[in-house]
Amino acid sequence: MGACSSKSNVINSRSDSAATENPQDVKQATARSKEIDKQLDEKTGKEIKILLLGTAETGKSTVLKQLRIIHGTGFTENDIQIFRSAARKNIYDTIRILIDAMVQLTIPYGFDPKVLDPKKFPSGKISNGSRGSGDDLLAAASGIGKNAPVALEASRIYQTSDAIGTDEQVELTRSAVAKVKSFEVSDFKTPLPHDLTDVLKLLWADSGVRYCFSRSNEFQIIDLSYFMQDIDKFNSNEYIPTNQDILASRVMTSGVGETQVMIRGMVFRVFDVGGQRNERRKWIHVFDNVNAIFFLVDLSAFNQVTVEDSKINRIVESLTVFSYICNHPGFKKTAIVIFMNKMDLLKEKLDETMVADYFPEFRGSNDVKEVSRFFADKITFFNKNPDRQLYFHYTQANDTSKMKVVLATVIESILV
Ligand SMILES: Nc1nc2c(ncn2[C@@H]2O[C@H](COP(=O)(O)OP(=O)(O)OP(=O)(O)O)[C@@H](O)[C@H]2O)c(=O)[nH]1
Ligand SMILES: [Mg+2]
Repeated sequence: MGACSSKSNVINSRSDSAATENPQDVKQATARSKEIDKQLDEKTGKEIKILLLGTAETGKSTVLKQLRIIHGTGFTENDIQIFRSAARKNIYDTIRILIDAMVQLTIPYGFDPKVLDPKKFPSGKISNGSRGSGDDLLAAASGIGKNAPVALEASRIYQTSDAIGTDEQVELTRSAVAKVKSFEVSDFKTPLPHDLTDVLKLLWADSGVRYCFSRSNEFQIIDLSYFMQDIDKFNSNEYIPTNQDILASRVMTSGVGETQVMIRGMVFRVFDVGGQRNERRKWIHVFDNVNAIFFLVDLSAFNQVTVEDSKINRIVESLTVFSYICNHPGFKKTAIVIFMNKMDLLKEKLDETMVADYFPEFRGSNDVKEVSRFFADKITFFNKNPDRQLYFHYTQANDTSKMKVVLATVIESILV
């Protein structure tokens, strides 16, 4: 069993807050836990085996967290501690990655697209054809990437200096970067020291760093701005993660973990796996007697490349893995439910980024409906089994109320 196994370790069955030390809640949860164990042990109900599959960072573990929240098994004290540390690590890693990306993308600290003179940039190269504000420039930069005029301007300045501003600002920024780099944090169980969080905050507030973050599809970073907005709160000793925090946090899965939940008197054995390439060879160990596969695709990743190979588009990688799973002889009778995930991020991205720039064969309008249909058609194309029906759901895995509806429908379709 993995770290997230819920058997015997239920702390809380409420869905609004994961962490509680309230004795009454603990008592109720323990009673419920015992009840689940009893049912598991007696094996009274039918067992349903589910695999959460998909490439890295598509949201598999997030769906598992929702199953635990919605079906009342909650999180153990140990889990809460893991997620508390995860929030701190997410904050620290975000800045570490951005420091490297500033060099990689040649962006000087203090660089601010908003103060650039729009006259310097030909109107045709700025998004929507407008010559207007810094926001347009920022949008253009994030949309067009390293060849955008703003990006070229940043690089030109970078050739002279890696930081701009007054002498005092430059000095402050450089020493902040040096501080973060010199700080080797290996244990996030205790709060990060104040002198470190002060510089993390300073760097997150830097206009050059934020501009770098807006070009996040050009390097490998997960959007954890949720935690960056209130570093002091998430770092404090008193901080207890809520369910929302737990859903937002990122802990990469390694290996295969099993979690059991009771749904409608039946035991659901849910297996969560790591999605990175080197993790996938472990999947085979859980391929026997699978009732349903929840296959996760991150639709917002259409303009990103994989962590493992910077030449491979993330959705193309998803299609390759899907093709293998869908046509695997062991899964002939297995129901396959596709979670077209991160619809919220997809919607945001489509305002600035053209899908046709990454998938030239896409001729539709650049909106959520046509784009998701385009990718659903691609997925369907890889199903070579005429008897197989694919079930598509368009999801935002970190939203509990939306996932309640989706999971109810999915479970219904599995049980009939
Ligand atoms: N905005 C948004 N974020 C999401 C959504 N689903 C998941 N995330 C976030 O995406 C990140 C990665 O999600 P995980 O559930 O860890 O991904 P995974 O598929 O388990 O990744 P591996 O364990 O590496 O295979 C986390 O920070 C989640 O909070 C979504 O629908 N919208
Ligand atoms: Mg995971």
